[in-house]
Amino acid sequence: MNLRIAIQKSGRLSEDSLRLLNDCGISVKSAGSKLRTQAENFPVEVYFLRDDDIPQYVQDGVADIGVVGENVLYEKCKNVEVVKPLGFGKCRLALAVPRGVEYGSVASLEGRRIATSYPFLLESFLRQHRVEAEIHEISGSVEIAPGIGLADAVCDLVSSGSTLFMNGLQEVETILESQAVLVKNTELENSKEIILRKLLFRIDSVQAARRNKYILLNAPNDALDEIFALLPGMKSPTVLPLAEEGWSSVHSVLPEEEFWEKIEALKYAGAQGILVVPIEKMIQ
Ligand SMILES: Nc1ncnc2c1ncn2[C@@H]1O[C@H](COP(=O)(O)OP(=O)(O)OP(=O)(O)O)[C@@H](O)[C@H]1O
Ligand SMILES: O=P(O)(O)OC[C@H]1O[C@H](OP(=O)(O)OP(=O)(O)O)[C@H](O)[C@@H]1O
Ligand SMILES: [Mg+2]
Repeated sequence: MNLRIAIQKSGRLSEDSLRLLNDCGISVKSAGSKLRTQAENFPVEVYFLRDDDIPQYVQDGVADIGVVGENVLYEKCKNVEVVKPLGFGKCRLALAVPRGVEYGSVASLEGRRIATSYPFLLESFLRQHRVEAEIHEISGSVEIAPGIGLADAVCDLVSSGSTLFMNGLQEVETILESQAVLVKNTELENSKEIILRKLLFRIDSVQAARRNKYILLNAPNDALDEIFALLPGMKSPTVLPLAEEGWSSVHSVLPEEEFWEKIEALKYAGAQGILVVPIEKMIQ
């Protein structure tokens, strides 16, 4: 029995989806022209698909689980269960107008033409703001639309903002913040639930490892209390005596987001020779 997982064949989510599976110890090679592949060492079969089709396939049970952006998931309105945010493919669905156009509020879009690949999400947003506009659905290169006279505004995905900038547009409203999520069919059979639980356990340990760093440092013994307070670690720090009298080596785990702030405080407390090492897996 295999768990069938759908991931994007080639695009913004492909590399991170494959890396996640590989970091979970599931050996899968990238798609190539083979659109279905069996993992070598885990009961998973991977389907490589267009991202737009993934919600439908998971809803219908053609695939059991899938990796897809929230933007596509909520646009398609399919009945699937979101299991877990995956922390990659981060972007936002935003409205943009040509630079130089004065924009007061959503109301200024009344009666305007808006180009988008996300007609459902755009319409819901406009309805919520009681604005009526003409929605032009196009499937890609949306940012070109105002420049060629096809629309007055666009509603598309933004991450760095460079595509908007290069096309003379300015972002004016955020409609949805999005990232890749793991979704599942709502009626998975028991044997597949068991495989999914194993996969989720691995994903949790990979995500925890990515969020944390292993830190080693040397410190004079009279600074240890202050250093322990800064580095509580998973249970408590490991302390080993150095060959030099009055000094210890302290090992601990530090969340990535606290890293720079804590490093400064550790140095101030007397820590020296600080090493920071990536963690491969972390089980709490
Ligand atoms: N600039 C970006 N930065 C980060 N994530 C993005 C960005 N653009 C898109 N994404 C996320 O990646 C997903 C896939 O984007 P991509 O551009 O590869 O889609 P696509 O062209 O529709 O691909 P497909 O051929 O599979 O239909 C998007 O639905 C979104 O969730
Ligand atoms: O804000 P930015 O960092 O510039 O990213 C935004 C662009 O990225 C996505 O397109 P992508 O490059 O994936 O091409 P596609 O639309 O052809 O899939 C999206 O549709 C935007 O055009
Ligand atoms: Mg697509």
